Amino acid sequence: MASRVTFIGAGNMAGAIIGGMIDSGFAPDAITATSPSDEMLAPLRDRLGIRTETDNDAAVEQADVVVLAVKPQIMREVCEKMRSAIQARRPLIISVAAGLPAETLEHWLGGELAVVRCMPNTPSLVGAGASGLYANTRVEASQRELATELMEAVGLVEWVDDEALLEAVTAVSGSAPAYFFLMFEAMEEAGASLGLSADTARRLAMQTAYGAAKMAMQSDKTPAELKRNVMSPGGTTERAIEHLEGAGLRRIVQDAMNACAHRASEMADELGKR
Ligand SMILES: NC(=O)C1=CN([C@@H]2O[C@H](COP(=O)(O)OP(=O)(O)OC[C@H]3O[C@@H](n4cnc5c(N)ncnc54)[C@H](O)[C@@H]3O)[C@@H](O)[C@H]2O)C=CC1
Ligand SMILES: O=C(O)[C@@H]1CCC=N1
Repeated sequence: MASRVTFIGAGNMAGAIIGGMIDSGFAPDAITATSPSDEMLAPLRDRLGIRTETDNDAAVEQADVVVLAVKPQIMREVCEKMRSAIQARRPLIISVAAGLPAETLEHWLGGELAVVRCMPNTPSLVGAGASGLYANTRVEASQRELATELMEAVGLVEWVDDEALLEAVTAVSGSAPAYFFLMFEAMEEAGASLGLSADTARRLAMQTAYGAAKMAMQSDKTPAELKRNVMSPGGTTERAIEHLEGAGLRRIVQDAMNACAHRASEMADELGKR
């Protein structure tokens, strides 16, 4: 892709997407990342060979795509400061910020801009991300393709037609790596209490999660069928699953995901006021 992509912000999420893009063949010198100090930028520059800049305005001057990857709480200030530079260039805007509506971002940046809102996740770093995307009405077909190409470089892309559905995407994939990391922590602790070394328990748990995900993705069976195939009647798995179901795992997951989606909507109310 010949497009020049500038990331405003060089933290966890920008670093994950940039790392995945480069692994999948994007030219490092077509990518620029910004941060107010060089401290965050030096590792990206040294490790990945991308361009870096501490001045956001200078970084958008040549950009075809500007990815907004700062914390939602400072987005307004960052956007309003960049307004003139963005209006002079009118690049495609892709925001990865949780909660902030496309219309609000467009307004903060001076209006009349093509905005794609994207909810990615950090496994983008290893090319196994899962992103939900929404486009405002100004986004042209070619820009939609560009956003798809960029995010497909780091994993799965699903478009939604209703912006509010990005809250559900946040619950299902944006925040969800953390649910699985919590599960790994719990399995490591439990494995260690059963006598394994913590390292062995961690490696076995992670490989099992990887294998289960890979198998479920390649199989034409449902997760429920695959689960039944592991559960011998009267056997060990049945005992564990009875315990998880009995303790209300489904309700816990539903409540956690409701809370996540609700927080995304609260953030839009708190931060998205124009
Ligand atoms: N971490 C995650 O798993 C996910 C994060 N997101 C979204 O990604 C965005 C960034 O989150 P993280 O990367 O986790 O945060 P982070 O704190 O790791 O990174 C934020 C970056 O913004 C930079 N920054 C601060 N002020 C700036 C300015 N004025 N100009 C340019 N850069 C500036 C900081 O130096 C830092 O590099 C947030 O809006 C978040 O909602 C979305 C999906 C997943
Ligand atoms: O926790 C957060 O707010 C961000 C958005 C999704 C994942 N991390």
